[in-house]
Amino acid sequence: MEPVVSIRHLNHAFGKGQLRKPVLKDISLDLNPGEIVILMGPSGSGKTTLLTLIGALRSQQEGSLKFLDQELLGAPKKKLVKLRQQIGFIFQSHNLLDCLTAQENVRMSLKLHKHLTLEERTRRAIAILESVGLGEHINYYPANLSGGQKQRVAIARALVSYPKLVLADEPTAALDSKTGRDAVEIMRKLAQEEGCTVMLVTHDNRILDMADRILQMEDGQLLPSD
Ligand SMILES: Nc1ncnc2c1ncn2[C@@H]1O[C@H](COP(=O)(O)OP(=O)(O)OP(=O)(O)O)[C@@H](O)[C@H]1O
Repeated sequence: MEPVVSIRHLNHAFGKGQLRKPVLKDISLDLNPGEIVILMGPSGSGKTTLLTLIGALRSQQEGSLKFLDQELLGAPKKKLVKLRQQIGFIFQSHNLLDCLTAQENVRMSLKLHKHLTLEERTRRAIAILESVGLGEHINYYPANLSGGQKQRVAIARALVSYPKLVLADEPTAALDSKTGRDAVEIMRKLAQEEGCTVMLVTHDNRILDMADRILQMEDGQLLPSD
């Protein structure tokens, strides 16, 4: 099977001239369909930078990065926007809109899918909120949900459009142990059902056993995995 993400000799640096600081050094990596990959490593080792490059959220400088067999390096903005729409993002702070209910927050991420009617978008938003255990809370505003519930809304929002790839940066950092594991379990279940690949950056040792593969990053390099 073709990898969902294929990276070869990726380098990235911040700053210019004497202040130039290499942050990613010669990264090569494949992410396969349906796998859950955890990326770990010390603070400042480059994990978030790698995640944002894979998500086409920052421009790539050197090396090859393919998403669904399409090269991101030098790709026009329009193409990057299109590719980005096929990726679900989950961040530490859930980034829900406070003025929208759970259902509206989830439904909003389907707005780009112009072929879906409002009824269809609503039906899918409700179905996925039910599958993350929030069927009773679809009309709640974020202010009236717990941290774990908000993160589950964020997971539902990332997965409702059936993305091929979900990128999550510290999704359990603000959650207690059980709620954090529950959130990852939901991600894993939905990912398996939809055959989507999940890459998760975390410092959270409590969820390591839930990954198919663990990658270690140190000083901008991926350590060889055993
Ligand atoms: N926009 C930026 N401009 C300059 N330097 C940056 C920028 N973003 C990140 N860096 C630097 O790049 C390095 C890697 O940062 P990155 O956020 O990728 O690390 P990380 O492994 O995700 O860290 P953490 O676990 O603390 O989130 C750090 O030294 C950071 O200071």
